[in-house]
Amino acid sequence: MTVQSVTVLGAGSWGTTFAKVLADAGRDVTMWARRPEVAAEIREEHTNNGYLPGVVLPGRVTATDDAALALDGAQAVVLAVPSQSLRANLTAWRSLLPREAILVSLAKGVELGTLKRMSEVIGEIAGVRSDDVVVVSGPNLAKEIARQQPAAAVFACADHDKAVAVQQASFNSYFRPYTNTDVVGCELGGACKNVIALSCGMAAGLGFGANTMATLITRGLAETARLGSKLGADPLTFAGLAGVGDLVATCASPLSRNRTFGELLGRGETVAMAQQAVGGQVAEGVMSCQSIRELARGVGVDMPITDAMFRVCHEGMNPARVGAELLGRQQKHEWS
Ligand SMILES: NC(=O)C1=CN([C@@H]2O[C@H](COP(=O)(O)OP(=O)(O)OC[C@H]3O[C@@H](n4cnc5c(N)ncnc54)[C@H](O)[C@@H]3O)[C@@H](O)[C@H]2O)C=CC1
Ligand SMILES: O=C(CO)COP(=O)(O)O
Repeated sequence: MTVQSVTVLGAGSWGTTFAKVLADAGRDVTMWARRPEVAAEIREEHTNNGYLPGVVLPGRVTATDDAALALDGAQAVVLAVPSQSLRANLTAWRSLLPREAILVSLAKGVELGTLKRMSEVIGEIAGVRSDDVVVVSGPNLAKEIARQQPAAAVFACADHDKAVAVQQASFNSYFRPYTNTDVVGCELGGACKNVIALSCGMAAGLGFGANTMATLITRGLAETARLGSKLGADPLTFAGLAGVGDLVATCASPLSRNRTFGELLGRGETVAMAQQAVGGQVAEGVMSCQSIRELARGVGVDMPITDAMFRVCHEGMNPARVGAELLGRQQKHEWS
């Protein structure tokens, strides 16, 4: 299975960066951008300055705002829109998807209401098996990769040949993809770390240091792994790139929108102010703290940090008070 012609649906930070990764691996890439002026800028100037200022895109990347044109002849289709808009977007694109195309998911979130992972949403709308979708996850801050800083990722799919086909299509001198078959674990790792990054940002905004960060990262990983294990993930996945790898990168980096969002809340800004400050870009954790909390409650898994982020983001609770409550919970064994 060789993939030469790829369509990327979504021209934000990660969609544009992933298009560059593919083109730098020798693939022909057509992007779909929601706004015609963004498509024209990519096509004519080879830039997308609204998302990736100063980055020049390879000549192999072109763009259109016409989804039918973008999808014509695609051997792989990369879905690069935010989690909560994936269902609506994919519903509009469903009839245009080439029959044999491999579907690839970049989004890191859990859908509100249905509590589905992104591959489950894609499976339902596109009429394919959800674990046949290739899920991309890992420590992949778009702005670093767009500058060709070395990074690795996980490409998870039950169909190993499909994962390998996309792996080969995106392997280049600065981007090293690994395959995995644990779709559930890779998706949950990616969705949960956004919520934990919010909490780390919030702690930084409150003036706390490395011990607090390390505690949130480690206990965040513990609650993620608890949920994953309950839902059938391989616990080893959380020790890998899609688990601790992504968690550390996102919780530590000022480039993370989720961490930045949390830091603003920690400094006393409102959710609306923080939303404006991340420039309209998606901080998935703000919505995913709600869906992940419901998912966990449904299967009887305790996720105290996620619960705390829900109370701050959706119930207007004061970050300092939530922090104090987290610390003051009933004492317990580390692994209970
Ligand atoms: N930016 C990053 O470093 C990384 C992002 N991701 C994930 O990739 C997914 C996409 O993220 P980004 O490209 O960074 O997001 P972004 O906010 O930078 O761009 C989103 C893109 O989707 C388009 N879009 C289409 N329909 C939309 C709608 N209804 N609402 C909002 N936007 C809509 C926007 O026009 C925009 O081009 C997210 O799930 C994110 O968690 C994963 C790894 C790295
Ligand atoms: O998923 C990411 C890094 O792997 C990007 O994180 P943010 O959405 O917080 O910027």
